[in-house]
Amino acid sequence: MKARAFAPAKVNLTLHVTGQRPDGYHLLESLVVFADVGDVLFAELGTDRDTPCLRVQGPMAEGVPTDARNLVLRAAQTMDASARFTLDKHLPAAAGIGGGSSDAAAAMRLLSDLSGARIPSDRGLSLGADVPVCLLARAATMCGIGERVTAVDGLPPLPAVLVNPRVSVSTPDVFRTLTSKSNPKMDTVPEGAALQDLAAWLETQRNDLEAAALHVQPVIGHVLKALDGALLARMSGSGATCFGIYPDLGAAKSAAARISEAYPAWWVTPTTLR
Ligand SMILES: C[C@@](CO)(OP(=O)(O)O)[C@H](O)COP(=O)(O)OP(=O)(O)OC[C@H]1O[C@@H](n2ccc(N)nc2=O)[C@H](O)[C@@H]1O
Ligand SMILES: Nc1ncnc2c1ncn2[C@@H]1O[C@H](COP(=O)(O)OP(=O)(O)O)[C@@H](O)[C@H]1O
Repeated sequence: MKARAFAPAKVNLTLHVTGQRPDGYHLLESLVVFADVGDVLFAELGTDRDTPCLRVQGPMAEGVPTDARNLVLRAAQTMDASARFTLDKHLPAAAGIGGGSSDAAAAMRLLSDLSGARIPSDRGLSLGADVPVCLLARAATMCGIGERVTAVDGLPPLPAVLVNPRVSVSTPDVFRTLTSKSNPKMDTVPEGAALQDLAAWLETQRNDLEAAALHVQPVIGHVLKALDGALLARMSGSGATCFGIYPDLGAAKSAAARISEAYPAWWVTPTTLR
């Protein structure tokens, strides 16, 4: 049997770092949404004795590991399940949009559907702090180090542009560069707010990793500048991908075309975030 799952890009609309645990992991408060662009994962069940295997193809396949380091295979391993996977990679890696985590979540869903294997009780947290929210794959707040995920209702669809300058950013490097580890909490999300009001609220919140990521990869400053004119422009996760929110999809598409023309080497995509 063969099956397919979509692994959408994750976007942190806010990302507040509010403390640090004794083991070094940072306490986060984040409002997370998902794009309609992402990777596509195919799985075909082998026999129980087959070792899981993976082929990675597509426009962003270069440099993505195909061995046991890949989060798809690590997800299969934690579920003690086997399949032949093909990953169609469309999201840039190490980009702050949770590509690997979303692929791991897609693998868990597929294995559960195809073979009845149980999704681990930690919802994939041991694979990565972003995996539990990617398993939900809808608007949510994420707290703790990523283990406390609560669905958020009543957000308007957000017309947006995602821009990545094609430099990878290591998440541990950004956390290591962070100077202020105990920042104010995220305010209560205004569920039911209209687009303009939500953008105005987001402007009062933060991504506390932005300054550290800018230090690691100064080009992020150019990306944010290129998104000038958006209702809100901000970095997602530990970067380098930034998003701009626009009043409608037409405006987002025009902005994407303009940025692509000015920076042909960058990854630029209009999308709707939900
Ligand atoms: C920063 C965020 C925000 O959503 O996104 P990305 O930039 O990765 O997309 C996530 O918390 C990242 O999640 P994920 O990429 O799954 O992280 P992990 O593999 O668990 O952790 C990579 C490394 O980041 C640091 N880390 C991660 C999460 C966290 N709450 N505190 C940390 O200090 C640790 O040094 C850890 O070893
Ligand atoms: N399926 C996958 N797709 C992309 N990268 C992966 C995958 N599995 C493991 N990796 C490794 O994880 C690292 C972080 O990738 P990714 O999850 O895309 O970043 P981020 O956490 O910044 O969103 C990559 O540099 C890559 O070596």
